Amino acid sequence: MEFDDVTVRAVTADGDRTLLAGVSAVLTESRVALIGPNGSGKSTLARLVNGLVEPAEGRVRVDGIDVTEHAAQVRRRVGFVFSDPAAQLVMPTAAEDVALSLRTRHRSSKDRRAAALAVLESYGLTEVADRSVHSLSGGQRQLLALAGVLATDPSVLVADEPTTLLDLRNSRRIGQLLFGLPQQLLLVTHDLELAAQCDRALLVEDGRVVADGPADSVVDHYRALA
Ligand SMILES: Nc1ncnc2c1ncn2[C@@H]1O[C@H](COP(=O)(O)OP(=O)(O)OP(=O)(O)O)[C@@H](O)[C@H]1O
Repeated sequence: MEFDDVTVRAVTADGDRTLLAGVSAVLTESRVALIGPNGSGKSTLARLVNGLVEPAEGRVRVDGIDVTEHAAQVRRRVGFVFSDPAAQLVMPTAAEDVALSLRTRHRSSKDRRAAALAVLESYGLTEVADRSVHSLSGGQRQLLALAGVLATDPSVLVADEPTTLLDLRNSRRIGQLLFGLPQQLLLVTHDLELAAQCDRALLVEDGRVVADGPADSVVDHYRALA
């Protein structure tokens, strides 16, 4: 992932507002955390990676591919999970939701269902396959959202506060799962313990990256500021 002098602006009732100003970073580490105060621009930075937010200036690349010029190509490579899985669980049942993610890989609905059930089994979700997504617990829903995204085999996973709504046990479980993945992980989090386990962290404040380096030292720096 590469951010090259990226500025993001939004039009508001009070005029243009700069959400990110001149952010540059080449992220090659396997686990990268984005930390910083509420409203500092972490989600905006994360959302640039799959084109949910577009730069006003500068360039964003994933695997060397420009996100603005080749949006569809980049989106296929980037999986995205949010703190509230309800935002991405769109089908009535767990199995149907995963099957939807697999629609381009398996043409027949029978094959899709079989593949979806295999995915659910690998995440320990077999029991809930035919249950309404609304009846699942928060932890199960987040696991399902993650399973659906990972079923598409992205090369990069962007997770925006994926553990915020979870209890300690589920938050640890999702954390362990994220850290065990082969994909490069860009993790937006207020959980500084989780952030400190990353290889690198960027501290975002007021739309700028104000510290960047080994995660444990950036986290210590941020803690010292509080
Ligand atoms: N489309 C938009 N239009 C106007 N302002 C926006 C827009 N998107 C984000 N913002 C503002 O930009 C700032 C940065 O938002 P962002 O969601 O990136 O912060 P964050 O660091 O992820 O915050 P949090 O930790 O609270 O989730 C906030 O003040 C937010 O209100």
